[in-house]
Amino acid sequence: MIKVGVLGAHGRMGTAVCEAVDAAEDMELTATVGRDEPLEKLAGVDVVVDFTLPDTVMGNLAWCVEHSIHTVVGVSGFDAKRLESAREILAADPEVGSVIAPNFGIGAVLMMQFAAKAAKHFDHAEIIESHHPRKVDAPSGTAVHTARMIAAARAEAELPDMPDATESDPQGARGAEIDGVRIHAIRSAGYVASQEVRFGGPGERFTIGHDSLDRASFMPGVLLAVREVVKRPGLTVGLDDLLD
Ligand SMILES: NC(=O)C1=CN([C@@H]2O[C@H](COP(=O)(O)OP(=O)(O)OC[C@H]3O[C@@H](n4cnc5c(N)ncnc54)[C@H](OP(=O)(O)O)[C@@H]3O)[C@@H](O)[C@H]2O)C=CC1
Ligand SMILES: O=C(O)C1=N[C@H](C(=O)O)C[C@H](O)C1
Repeated sequence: MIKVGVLGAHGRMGTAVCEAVDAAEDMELTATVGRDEPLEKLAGVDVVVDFTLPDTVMGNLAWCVEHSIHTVVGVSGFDAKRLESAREILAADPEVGSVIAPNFGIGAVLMMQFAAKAAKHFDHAEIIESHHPRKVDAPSGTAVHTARMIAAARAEAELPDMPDATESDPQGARGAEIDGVRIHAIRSAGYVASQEVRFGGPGERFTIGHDSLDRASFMPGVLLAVREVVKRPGLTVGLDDLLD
């Protein structure tokens, strides 16, 4: 049995993770921690699943590594700098593992992989992400990760910058730009998490899309990461290696 602790246990994702861990035959939900509760409640667990918020996640990770506890982290906002800090924190105990994934939905992981595969074949690629209106960060971690994957694929294929004649955009209508890839964020009732990647080339459009309609969509990925992280010391970013 893998002893699991959940951080952010009373949030939208934390609640779903507690139910999924409880239902898994090879896991035991040993500790749940909400805001203002002591991390010491997690002492003795094998794996901590963290679905708190970006301002607390690095402190949580440091505490877990200090106590030789593996982590599965779903909190968004892990840019390159944060990932480097996470690597430094993990270096303190080479036997401890952490899986940090921008999206635990299996379909979302595939959507990102397919987008990276398509990227080198089209002149243009733009991302539209849509989320529930209680999401606190924009653009989503998934969209940022996808933009980076697309940019890396374009660079490898030696594609030039995307043609765009825009000269004036005082209101930011062309969206955020990550590594040269535009992201447009929608916040609306009716969504959990959706993303479309739209590609354009001479005479054609190509769209790849994924919709999480319920937080249940993230649970198989979270449980997979809990099972795998105990065998993978150091930092694993994304679910790609675990699915392979
Ligand atoms: N990787 C993935 O697949 C997914 C990632 N996410 C990400 O996960 C994060 C959480 O999302 P979501 O569940 O929707 O957000 P919620 O706001 O519903 O949940 C966050 C929870 O963490 C609690 N919390 C805040 N600080 C602490 C702390 N120091 N210790 C313990 N608990 C704390 C909050 O308490 P309080 O309510 O009192 O503030 C809240 O209950 C976000 O960053 C989101 O982007 C979401 C879905 C999927
Ligand atoms: O806040 C959310 O809900 C989600 N956050 C993650 C992100 O920022 O990409 C994953 C998913 O999109 C849901």
